[in-house]
Amino acid sequence: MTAIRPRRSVLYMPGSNARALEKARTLPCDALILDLEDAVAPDVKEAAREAVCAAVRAGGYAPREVVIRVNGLDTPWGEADLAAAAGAAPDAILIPKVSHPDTLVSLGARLRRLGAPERTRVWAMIETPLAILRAEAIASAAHDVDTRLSCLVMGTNDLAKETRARFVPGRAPMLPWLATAILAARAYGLDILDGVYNALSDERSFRAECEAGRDLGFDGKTLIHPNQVAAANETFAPAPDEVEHGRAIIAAFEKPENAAKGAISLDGRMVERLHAEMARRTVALADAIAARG
Ligand SMILES: CC(C)(COP(=O)(O)OP(=O)(O)OC[C@H]1O[C@@H](n2cnc3c(N)ncnc32)[C@H](O)[C@@H]1OP(=O)(O)O)[C@@H](O)C(=O)NCCC(=O)NCCSC(=O)C[C@H](O)C(=O)O
Ligand SMILES: [Mg+2]
Repeated sequence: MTAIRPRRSVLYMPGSNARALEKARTLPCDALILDLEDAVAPDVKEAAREAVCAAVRAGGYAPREVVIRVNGLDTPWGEADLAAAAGAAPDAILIPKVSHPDTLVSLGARLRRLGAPERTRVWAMIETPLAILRAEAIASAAHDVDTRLSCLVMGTNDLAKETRARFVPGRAPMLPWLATAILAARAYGLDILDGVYNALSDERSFRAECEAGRDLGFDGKTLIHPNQVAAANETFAPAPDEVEHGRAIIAAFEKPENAAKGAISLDGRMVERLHAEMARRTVALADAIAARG
């Protein structure tokens, strides 16, 4: 199994907000998205680019992953953002409004030419109607190693804008799109993150949306405020009883008497080797979270 990176809580912050860039070094989130796109007004795009790249170069964010969201590559700022972000060498560069796999083709080679180290990955926002309709084709870009694609990120605000779907409790209008994107991500071995929840002070409904996202299969949730980090960390971490049960499944299949068995009975339930595989992932994720301290 490849090493698991917890991505329970992935916090956006405007690249133009110096206080947020500083505060991020102390927040208990798994990853940060330093935004140059929609959270930054046109007049301050260049200043935000400089501030974000300087902050990434200065460091101090580990163990959090650091991601720079550039402006769309077809906007007046996109190419300069990409060049500057590549030079700053974040963990990933997030491309907004990807509607076609062609946007990602050869991105790896371009990043290499721009000086980005191999470890700098590409994340893609799924936030347009065309992205949902082409989710499988976009995710399949991960098969072309030169795209460096490793994670999809739902952009539910843009999806609401483009489709006129409403945000309602339970998100019924969006569920088919969320599920489609999750299937596409999993089919090509990608991580996938749920969209943001805009009502900053509604902790109860935020937690309910985290739980629903986790149950759908998301790896974590994108966030807009530090007060959302704790609930996301809790919800997307395996529960202690899940980890304990996972360890019991692994141990049961390691017993000599079960060596030749594909299915066994454990605590009154049928357990197959696929459950042992799932359990190994759960335990590895719990261990990776514990290692963060
Ligand atoms: C929403 C906010 C504008 C609210 O800001 P503010 O009123 O300043 O909040 P607080 O006074 O409660 O802040 C308390 C302290 O926390 C710091 N803070 C606030 N937000 C962040 C943050 N995101 N990251 C880091 N630190 C943050 C404040 O500086 C205060 O610190 P201190 O001075 O020490 O007390 C604001 O939260 C905000 O800007 N949020 C992020 C907005 C954003 O990035 N939006 C773009 C992404 S959402 C999106 O569009 C996804 C996708 O594309 C889609 O289409 O769906
Ligand atoms: Mg968006």
